[in-house]
Amino acid sequence: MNKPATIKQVRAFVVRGGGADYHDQGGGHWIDDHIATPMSRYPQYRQSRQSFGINVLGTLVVEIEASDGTVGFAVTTGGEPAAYIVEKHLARFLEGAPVTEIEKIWDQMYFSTQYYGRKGLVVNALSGVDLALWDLNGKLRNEPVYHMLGGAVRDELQFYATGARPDLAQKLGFIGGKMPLHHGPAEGAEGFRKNLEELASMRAKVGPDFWLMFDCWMSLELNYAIRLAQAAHEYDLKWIEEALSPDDYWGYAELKKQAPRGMLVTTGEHEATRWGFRMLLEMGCCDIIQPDVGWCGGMTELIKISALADARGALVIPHGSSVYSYHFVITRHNSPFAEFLMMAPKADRVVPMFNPLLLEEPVPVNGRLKASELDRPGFGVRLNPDCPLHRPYTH
Ligand SMILES: C[C@H](O)[C@H](O)CC(=O)C(=O)O
Ligand SMILES: [Mg+2]
Repeated sequence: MNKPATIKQVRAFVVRGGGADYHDQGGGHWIDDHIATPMSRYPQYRQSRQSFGINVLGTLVVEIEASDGTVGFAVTTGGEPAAYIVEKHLARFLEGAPVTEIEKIWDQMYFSTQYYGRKGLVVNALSGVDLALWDLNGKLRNEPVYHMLGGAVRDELQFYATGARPDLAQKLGFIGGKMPLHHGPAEGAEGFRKNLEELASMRAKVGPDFWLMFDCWMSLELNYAIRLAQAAHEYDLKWIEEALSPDDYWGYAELKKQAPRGMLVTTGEHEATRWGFRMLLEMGCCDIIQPDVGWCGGMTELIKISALADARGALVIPHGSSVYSYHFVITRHNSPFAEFLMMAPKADRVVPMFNPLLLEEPVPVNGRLKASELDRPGFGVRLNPDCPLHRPYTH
């Protein structure tokens, strides 16, 4: 038996402008146009999410080099502070270790940072390292990650689109469209009416069969969320997403009880680890969990989160995250479709989700992507040499 390669070096870089920090876009983009957020209660932060710093972190790129010179990499959100954590804290658990010790490395990264980590930035950094390790192992074995996860359970992925123009997403072949909610509770009855008018007008454009969803990005309080869900039922809203603060497990449990029959409650993109998702699942908070593999603890943790959900009959539809999700979704029965975030400024055409950072990033064609499109070693993408990487720390 050949001994596995060992890890020679871990490096962390930062890059600006799109990439994994998909909120880091230029002006005039639908993703920064008066979207309801928890900060919408302050009028000066209502029009633009960049105004309160949504894109302050930027993208983190983690590279892991093996003893034979093979390099695996992954991208996530976290920028310079995450780069610090990777270089100054996490790298020690990898360098010198066999590349195959994915579980042990995860455990050491998580428990060594637990006193200041558990969720958010630290788990983003850890997720980036974990994904880079899966990429490296795939490259060393000359296998796509989805083979290492057990293989495809279907021939192709099917996508819904997130963006401001579900009507155009329908024409592009997607199975549904998730719209940002534009007006939060601070905009009162008028805002509530405008939200419903947008839904009604979109329903009129797309007809009865196309899925329509609202992404509320943590902006509502329980009463508003229940009223919105009930009023939106008339327009056959398929699901209401991330209506409340990620910490309000009790509110989600109540929302799920009071949502109209047939309307799904979804959440979880800002939740992390098996312990966080266990709360959502055991408290009956939602029908679909939406872990982001770049934020929830990486692939190693997503496998565990998904198994918990499967045992409870819940679907796992990962949030965004491009190829890092695709390789997972294709391998799981309880992930029957995937999200595609429309990153074209007007949401009118398909561009790669992490544009311009990755080369060979596959995109849905007619709302679908063949499993064979993922048939390249690791996650099957390369860093675009035209995107300048900056390494702010070394160790
Ligand atoms: C559109 C949402 O506000 C957010 O930017 C993306 C998101 O939450 C999702 O794709 O889901
Ligand atoms: Mg969302």
